Amino acid sequence: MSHSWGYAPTNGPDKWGDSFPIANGARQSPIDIQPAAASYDAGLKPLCLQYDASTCLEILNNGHSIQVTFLDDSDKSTLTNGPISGVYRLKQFHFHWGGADDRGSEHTVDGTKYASELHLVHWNTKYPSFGEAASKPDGLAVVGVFLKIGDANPNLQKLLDAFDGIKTKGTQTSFADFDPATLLPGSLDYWTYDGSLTTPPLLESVTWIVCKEPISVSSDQMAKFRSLLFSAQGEAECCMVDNYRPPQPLKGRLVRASFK
Ligand SMILES: N/C(=N\S(N)(=O)=O)N1CCCC1
Ligand SMILES: [Zn+2]
Repeated sequence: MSHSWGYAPTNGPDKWGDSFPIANGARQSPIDIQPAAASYDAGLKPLCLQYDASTCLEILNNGHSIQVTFLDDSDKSTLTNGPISGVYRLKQFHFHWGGADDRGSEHTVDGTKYASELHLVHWNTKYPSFGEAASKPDGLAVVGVFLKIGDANPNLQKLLDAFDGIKTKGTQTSFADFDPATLLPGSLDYWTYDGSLTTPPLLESVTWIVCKEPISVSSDQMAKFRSLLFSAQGEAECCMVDNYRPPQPLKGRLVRASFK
């Protein structure tokens, strides 16, 4: 793929394997989660997500999604326990969403698509950096949270209000004092499996932790996500929608559940 990857017919998920052959690898993400086929594991610990709002740095439009980036030079914002061992630091969170309310999540549950999916990306501090960790089979842990159409979510509003300043690819603004824990559901019951980044370079380094309980988002709030652009200033406008990879083959992997 000579041009950069994206989500259009010419450079989207069906084309990624041309430049990133791991796209057809043994542990690709996302997947369709089938709760009846998941195995309850009593040994799985509860998730421990401890975030410090003061580590929040900026919000940016990277041309694929909107991303909130965190200072990760200390253990102030971490993921511990759950299916992982050791300490994983929060690097960033971002979203995937659809062009309409009937689609947008990357993981699905018995084929059900949600309107959006939040990804909180953490890296294993046994490695010296995010970049190093991203190339290791136990390097990353991503917590996925589904966004289900319903009541407006007040905890999303500060994010949405920042979108006017990052409409186009490559724009960013400072974004301080945001606690990502406000975006977590009430229950932290989860499914977990070994997978990959869901965008190029599709590295098979992610322990996926997908929360069973969604958070709410209103249709109007989703419309705000869809007002963002894939395109840069001065380019033909291309709405940032359908920035999700569809489910990939399970290839014999076990999905474990932290709950009965
Ligand atoms: N694809 C990704 N995260 S995701 N969608 O798998 O959570 N990333 C690419 C670079 C940093 C995170
Ligand atoms: Zn993602």
